[in-house]
Amino acid sequence: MNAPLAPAPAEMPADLPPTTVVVGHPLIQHKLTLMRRSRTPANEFRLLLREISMLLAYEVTRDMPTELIEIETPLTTMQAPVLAGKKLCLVSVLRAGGGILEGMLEILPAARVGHVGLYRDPVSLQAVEYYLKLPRDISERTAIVLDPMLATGNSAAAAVSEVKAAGCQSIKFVCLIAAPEGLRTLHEAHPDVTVYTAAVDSHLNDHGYIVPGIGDAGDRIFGTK
Ligand SMILES: O=P(O)(O)OC[C@H]1O[C@H](OP(=O)(O)OP(=O)(O)O)[C@H](O)[C@@H]1O
Ligand SMILES: O=c1cc[nH]c(=O)[nH]1
Ligand SMILES: [Mg+2]
Repeated sequence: MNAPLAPAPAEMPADLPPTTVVVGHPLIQHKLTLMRRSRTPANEFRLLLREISMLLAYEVTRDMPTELIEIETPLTTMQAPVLAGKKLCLVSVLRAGGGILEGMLEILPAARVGHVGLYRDPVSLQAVEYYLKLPRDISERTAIVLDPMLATGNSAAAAVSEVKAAGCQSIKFVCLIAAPEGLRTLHEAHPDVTVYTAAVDSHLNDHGYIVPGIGDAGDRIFGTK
């Protein structure tokens, strides 16, 4: 019998939407623990996020189709696999999505990139959009929407809605930490979107922050607090 990649944290809620993929790889879990520490400085935080993003890229692309082409090695010809099917578009939710985008682009250098600028109103916790730029051919691509934090889920749902409004029908969402509330909200709004996350934390506090979480992802990446 195969052992699980990493033990599930004891407090992981059992009733997660079926579209949730928790990437429990020990390397990711170790690096995430370093990121959570409040004394980890911005430069280390950014580097760890970049490294985890590369590992998440591996998981989110696991089902990408391949086809065989004929190539010549120095010894002979052979049928060898290459990526086939829809090309990718990475969609970064500003600001903090940029931290994941960097690592993903290392693994997926040919991907197109879109940006959705959103901030969360601190009182209503609703997402407020201030920027949108998506590739023209996004309807022909699989979009991977990137944001480290899925808290209430309002920002993720709004970003996915914009990608859908641009005609894209194949969408995945990648984050670092999700709250159960956010997973449920995103699933209700967009049941067709699979969420890849390194962790599902306990709950949201009264200000909509994920507990135990990592704090404000944008501020920790850019050192703005
Ligand atoms: O699930 P939600 O409740 O919508 O919260 C998550 C959002 O909050 C953070 O962004 P923030 O609004 O802090 O903007 P920033 O990236 O510019 O700091 C985070 O990067 C998400 O976009
Ligand atoms: O915990 C949280 C919630 C929303 N946004 C963040 O950056 N962190
Ligand atoms: Mg922020």
